[in-house]
Amino acid sequence: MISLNRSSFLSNSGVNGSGINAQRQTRRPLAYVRIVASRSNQDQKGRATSERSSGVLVESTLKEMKDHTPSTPVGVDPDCAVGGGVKDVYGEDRATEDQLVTPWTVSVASGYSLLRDPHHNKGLAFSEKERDAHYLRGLLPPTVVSHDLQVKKMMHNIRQYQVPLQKYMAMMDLQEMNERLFYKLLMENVEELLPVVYTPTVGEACQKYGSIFRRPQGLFISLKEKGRILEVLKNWPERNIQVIVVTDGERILGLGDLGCQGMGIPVGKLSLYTALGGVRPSACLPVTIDVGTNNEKLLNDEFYIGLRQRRATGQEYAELLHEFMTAVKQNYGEKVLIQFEDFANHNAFDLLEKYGTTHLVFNDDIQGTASVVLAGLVAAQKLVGGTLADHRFLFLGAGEAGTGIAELIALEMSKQTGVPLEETRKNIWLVDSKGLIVSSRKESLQHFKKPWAHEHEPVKELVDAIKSIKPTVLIGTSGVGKTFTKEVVETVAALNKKPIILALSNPTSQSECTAEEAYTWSQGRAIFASGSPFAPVEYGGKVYVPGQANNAYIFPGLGLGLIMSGAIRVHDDMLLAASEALAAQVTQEIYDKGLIFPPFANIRKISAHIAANVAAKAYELGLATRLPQPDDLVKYAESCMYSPAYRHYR
Ligand SMILES: NC(=O)C1=CN([C@@H]2O[C@H](COP(=O)(O)OP(=O)(O)OC[C@H]3O[C@@H](n4cnc5c(N)ncnc54)[C@H](OP(=O)(O)O)[C@@H]3O)[C@@H](O)[C@H]2O)C=CC1
Ligand SMILES: CC(=O)C(=O)O
Ligand SMILES: [Mg+2]
Repeated sequence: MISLNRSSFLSNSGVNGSGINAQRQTRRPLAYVRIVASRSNQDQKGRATSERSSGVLVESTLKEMKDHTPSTPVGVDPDCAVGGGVKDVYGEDRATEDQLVTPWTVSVASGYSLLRDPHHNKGLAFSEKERDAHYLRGLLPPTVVSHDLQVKKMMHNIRQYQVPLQKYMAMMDLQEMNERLFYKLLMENVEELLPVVYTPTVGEACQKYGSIFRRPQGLFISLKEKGRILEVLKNWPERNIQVIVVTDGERILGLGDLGCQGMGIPVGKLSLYTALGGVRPSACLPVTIDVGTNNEKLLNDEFYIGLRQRRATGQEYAELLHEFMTAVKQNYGEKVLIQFEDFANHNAFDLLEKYGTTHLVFNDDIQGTASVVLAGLVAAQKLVGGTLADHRFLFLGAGEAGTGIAELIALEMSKQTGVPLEETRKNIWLVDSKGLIVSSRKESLQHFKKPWAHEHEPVKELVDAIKSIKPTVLIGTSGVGKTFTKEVVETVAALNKKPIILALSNPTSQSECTAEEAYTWSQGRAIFASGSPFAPVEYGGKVYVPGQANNAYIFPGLGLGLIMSGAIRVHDDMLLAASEALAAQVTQEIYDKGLIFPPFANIRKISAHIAANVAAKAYELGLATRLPQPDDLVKYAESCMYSPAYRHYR
């Protein structure tokens, strides 16, 4: 057992005595913490038990401990960097009184337990020396292989599966078996594996989550836990959490209410925080709030894993959410980032407004999506000429994504031109399930739609709205597949030499149209991107490569920028800064392919630039607490990023 036991180490060693005062004195460079080895198992709470032998040290961990300066904050993943409730990764005090009196231990098992510990397991990559030192002899076949060969083998295995859900399950199994191999695989094959761990396959995984559930990958907080959420948070094995992605499962992609089974979404989003944004895995916490589901199919499904009741609403819902938000701040401090994900719009806007002034929060569906789409539209100007202000925008879908994007476009146009926001909004039109949003509907509209109720006669059908508004940009955020019909696409294409068509709804089944439809019906003239990926399309002897307009471009870098600057609030200008950084990554070579987004293969570099821009904005706005500001924020962001390279144990 390699064990790192902060409280008992101090008392055992007799260095500082015991009790709260002694533990307060543990606020010192982590390099002083002794790591001891043991063959023993852990007790039920994961604390080291008996039979300690000395001298086993994680070499790179020790180095990281020595290098434990603000220049390596976010991605470093030494066992000790989780801080024991004493230090955060920046070496700052994060401990609450409660944490200080609660002894706990971080342990790295050896022997059979080591092979079953996903954070430290290296499988066949354990060296001969490691096998001797850590009681692994006989537990592994004799071959020692490299990390690279493991990646090659896993990719080979995953490619054998024909069914996407099988690939998803293989990836989840790998994450549970060998975390560093999972991330290396994902990072080195991001374009191939993104559709497996993220949209579209994650949608199917959520629909079947009850059947495929194997091990906890995040925290389930249900109405049963009301009054005890702080206690529940403490059950999570990691202490130094920096990002939480939370859903209540009511609007999972375009698939609707999946209740507790929405857990696949926070899990997937957070694996992208690590793979795409370099936030270390142990700092990420997926949470699903279970207040029931209105999905009759799930309520009647014997394999459903959530509360079997209809959704709590009103005060009961608000109280549970408030308890959660309060407990998070109490347990992890005010700099933990909370990303709201896939809430239904009747809660999403209110939660964002309520907690936006007290917590470090953003709503990915409203704000992350807005930032990525704005970047694509800014980049598209290189292909179509002109500026944003030259365009008329029409959305199908006026919910979180639609109105979120609309507002950020209007804001950017207002900044670019100096025209007041109320005026720039007039270039943007939205259609919801009842037709075009117009002033005569204003009284009955939800609050987030009201700014878009312009003067116009009522129009029911999208195609009629297109004929009347004459948009240059058509954006689908309806969550309903096949709504960009042949007639719709042809009508937009007839109005524009290069129509910009974005079918953002996820997963693939809900996409407003396919890439093939967009290119074919526009005779190859559309500048097209979709929320879920489509394969290249051949049309008229030419190959068209569709782009993917997904908030996955933004949230990992945005989150990294917020964390590395110690930001305490998210500001709209940070979304604009993220957008600007993403658009700047679109090179001439990418434009030459007709694309408006850079390839995901470059995402770590893109995320570093987004993070740097976001952090710079946080400093400029006085919202950053990590001082002094680093000179080169891009380099700093890169230096913060988690690497999945194996560590050496001796
Ligand atoms: N690519 C990306 O990065 C992202 C994609 N999305 C996708 O966007 C979609 C919508 O998400 P979100 O905005 O959060 O959902 P919301 O539920 O907030 O909004 C959906 C909107 O679509 C409207 N709508 C539904 N059916 C129709 C229809 N047949 N015709 C016209 N309008 C219709 C609704 O109308 P009404 O208001 O009248 O009910 C509502 O305004 C989802 O599929 C989601 O996966 C979301 C975030 C990011
Ligand atoms: C991508 C995303 O966040 C969604 O479809 O909800
Ligand atoms: Mg979402």
